[in-house]
Amino acid sequence: MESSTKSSLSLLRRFIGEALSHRRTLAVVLFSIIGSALATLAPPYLLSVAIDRYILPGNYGRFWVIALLYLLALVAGWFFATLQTFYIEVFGQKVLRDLRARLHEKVLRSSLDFFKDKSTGDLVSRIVNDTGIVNDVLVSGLLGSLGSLLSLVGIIAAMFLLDVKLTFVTLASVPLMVLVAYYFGGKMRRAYRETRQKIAKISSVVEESVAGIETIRAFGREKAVEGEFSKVSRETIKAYLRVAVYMGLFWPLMNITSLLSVIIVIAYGGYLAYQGAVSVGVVVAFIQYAQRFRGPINDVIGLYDSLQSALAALERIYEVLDDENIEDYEGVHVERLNGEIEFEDVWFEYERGRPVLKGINLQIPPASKIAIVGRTGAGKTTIANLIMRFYDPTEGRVLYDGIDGRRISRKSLRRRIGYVPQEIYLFPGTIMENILMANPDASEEDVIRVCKELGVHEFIMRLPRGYETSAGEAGKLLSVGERQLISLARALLKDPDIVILDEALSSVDPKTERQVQDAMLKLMEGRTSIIIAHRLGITRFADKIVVVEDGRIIEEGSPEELLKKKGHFYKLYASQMGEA
Ligand SMILES: Nc1ncnc2c1ncn2[C@@H]1O[C@H](COP(=O)(O)OP(=O)(O)OP(=O)(O)O)[C@@H](O)[C@H]1O
Repeated sequence: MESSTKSSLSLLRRFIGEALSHRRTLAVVLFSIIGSALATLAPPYLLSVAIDRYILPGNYGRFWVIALLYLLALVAGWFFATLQTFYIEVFGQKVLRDLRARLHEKVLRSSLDFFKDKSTGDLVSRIVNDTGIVNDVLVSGLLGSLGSLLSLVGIIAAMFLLDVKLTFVTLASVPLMVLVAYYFGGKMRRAYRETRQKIAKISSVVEESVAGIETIRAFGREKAVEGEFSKVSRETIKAYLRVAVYMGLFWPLMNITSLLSVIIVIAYGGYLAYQGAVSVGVVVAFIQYAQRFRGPINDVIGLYDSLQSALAALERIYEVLDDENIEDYEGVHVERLNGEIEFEDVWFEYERGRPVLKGINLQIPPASKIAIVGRTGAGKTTIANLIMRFYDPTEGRVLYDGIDGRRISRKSLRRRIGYVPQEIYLFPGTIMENILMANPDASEEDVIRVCKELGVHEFIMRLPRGYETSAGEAGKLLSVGERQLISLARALLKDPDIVILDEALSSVDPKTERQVQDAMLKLMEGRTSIIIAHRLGITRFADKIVVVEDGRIIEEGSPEELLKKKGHFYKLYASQMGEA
């Protein structure tokens, strides 16, 4: 417990340290907070002076000075409050922007290990929601409470200066106020937090309904999903009503306790005034000060209440920021590669103690075509991942033209490799932009040339707006095969030295299949090519086939050799042909 308090404190200290980089904005915030606290102190005091010196003695000669000062205090209060609200937001948004930018950059720069145990939703929530909570509580809340504390201290100090005895009596109701703010306010805030969770739940049900619409229809799950939705809806209503109940209880109770202190002041202060121990003006000032407690007390306790959730959010944020699985871009810059690749006793594990590749030795000469085959989960994609340097070997080396991959900068290496992954991702934007992104130096003419070369041009031209069709729209229009053709065009635009084709599992119609195959062969021409072959038909174009099983190479040779040998490859081939 103690150590967790300590680590919370150090998290908070670190956060504040980082936020202090916006010193100038913070200075404006502090200035406005102090001004605002002072401005709220003045009116009750001025009122007491007005009553004692001018109103009661019936001396209105210089009354206007007090009236003017009162007005000035009100205007100053308004000015500082506005300044405070605005600059707290400015400061908060700057802190928020920094945090989000750092988190986003971190995600882009992280090695793939980083993503293993984090879902998309989890990361999005950390970058969007957790930073929001931190801003609400640790920036707006903390600074707001600082202002409240200042006001409280100021009010108490002013009261002490006016009358010590009356101050103690007035403060008698403060514990009650704290109790109400803590107990009922706490219930209200918890209920409010619950409404937010319920709203998030509603949006996730809607999201899942849209994303899984086909599956829902196919399995006739409409009623069940509807049922779940109305259940969550009911829970949301309940949560909101609970908030309404607690709000309805809390604020009037707070007002009553506040009035209680006013009554005490009137009774006791009145008695003192009657005895001539204090002036009427001072009693009036106390009445006004007594009413100013409840807001600040509620603010400070509210902050204390939400601190725990904000610290938890902060912890989740720093967990991402401190993750050390970063891709470094150090190393030798390569302009071109001959395309020779060698695996030298490569072992690899995603999770410690569970090797996925177990001593791979593989020679891939420049411009040769290698097909990697094997059962699902054998480790084929992992081999491609290592060539791309998404990961580095746990043991052993991958050499490019005889240079250890670890010594080559990832960026320059990847620039020389055309990678066609199994899952093709099209970014928001047009088809043209999606292909162009492969090569920042290429022009639109290059894209068209490449597409013509691969035989993709005709089908793109058949889309509603040709190359300008948006990818989102195209996502719905394009078949798997067509998406693959776009991905092939993307790879060719890079004019790579090495090509990796993780050929998609899904079957496409024979005509598209032939088109895809032709495009693949075109892309592979004259380039070192690694084909992860899920369908074995393509292997006949390979110079060498490598059969992988359980992380080891169990057979390799030319297609003819392996078929003649009737070994592992032959069995795989026969079983696939049998299926077909
Ligand atoms: N990111 C990862 N984290 C942990 N284990 C992984 C990860 N990716 C793959 N694996 C595991 O490594 C093994 C090899 O996976 P790999 O994707 O290389 O197989 P594959 O031969 O390409 O299979 P498929 O034909 O299904 O694509 C599998 O057991 C898989 O569960």
